[in-house]
Amino acid sequence: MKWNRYSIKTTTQAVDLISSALDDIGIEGIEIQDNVQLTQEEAKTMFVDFIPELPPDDGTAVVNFYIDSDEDDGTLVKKAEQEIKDLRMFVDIGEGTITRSETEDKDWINNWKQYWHTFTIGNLYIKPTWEEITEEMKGHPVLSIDPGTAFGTGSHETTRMVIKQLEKYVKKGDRILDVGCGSGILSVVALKYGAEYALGTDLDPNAIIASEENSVQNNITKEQFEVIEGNIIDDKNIKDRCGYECYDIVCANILADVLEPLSVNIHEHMKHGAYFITSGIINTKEDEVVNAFKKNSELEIVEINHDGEWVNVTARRK
Ligand SMILES: C[S@@+](CC[C@H](N)C(=O)[O-])C[C@H]1O[C@@H](n2cnc3c(N)ncnc32)[C@H](O)[C@@H]1O
Repeated sequence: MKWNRYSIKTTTQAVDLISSALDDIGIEGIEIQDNVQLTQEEAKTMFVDFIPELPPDDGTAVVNFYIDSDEDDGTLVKKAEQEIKDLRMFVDIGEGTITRSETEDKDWINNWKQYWHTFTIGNLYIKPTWEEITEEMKGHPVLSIDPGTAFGTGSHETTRMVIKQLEKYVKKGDRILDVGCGSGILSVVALKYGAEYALGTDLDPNAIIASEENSVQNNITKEQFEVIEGNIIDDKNIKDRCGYECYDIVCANILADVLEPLSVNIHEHMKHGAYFITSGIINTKEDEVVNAFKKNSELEIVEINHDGEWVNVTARRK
């Protein structure tokens, strides 16, 4: 699908009013470019770990919106021009010009698939669902994964580090809690390594769909792998549904800012001696996470591993 991109040159002051006016005339999915720094609070709610250094904020901004080229007969752009004219009476719009450009004709949702192919971690083969099982895979555990729009092809350093820990710590018959399951890859791996049951949680509805589909792809039954949408950190109902003192392994490949609050009460769901395998920690936040884990007297850190700029911390419930 080809999209026409329209860019409105304006001021940071006018961005909210313009966005809301575009929404009112039926334009969805706008994009704002400015040099306003994210606050620490905003970064947390957006699951952003790095706050990039921006040039100084000069008060200007660009609001981009997109219209399907097949449906773009000029009506919406005319309406947008009128809205901008009207808004000038209330706020400094700046230039207020609208320029048009075309985006590439790409299947943005599926384009990445050409770069992702079967790979191995230890003796485990991880293959996209659309690739065939080959002779060399025979006799090895093989995972078929399609993450859809969720995170979790297995090729990211953070996921790979958890998979290596699962290979090491999963025992036959284990029960796994997979917090932030994404595509469900870690649960599927743990089940392949002999776990009896896995429960995944995620905030993203697409992760729930992807996990269920990947479960089917790998011949895993609904009794073996369940997924629930919600936040185990602060939702009592989700905590109750996960259950208490019943997991042999909890894995969580999530950003440091989520792992820190998670580490406060996660032991409640773990059996004594169970492992808490975490990843998704950027090296600049390693000390912060380690200190957070140390504050929980129920946990002791047993391993810290690094892959590139990413860190895995594995702890154990005493
Ligand atoms: C980096 S992805 C990991 C996906 C997969 N587990 C893997 O290792 O490849 C992190 C996932 O955590 C989810 N997430 C973030 N905060 C969460 C929370 N508080 N509870 C559950 N899931 C959360 C995100 O939606 C995302 O799917």
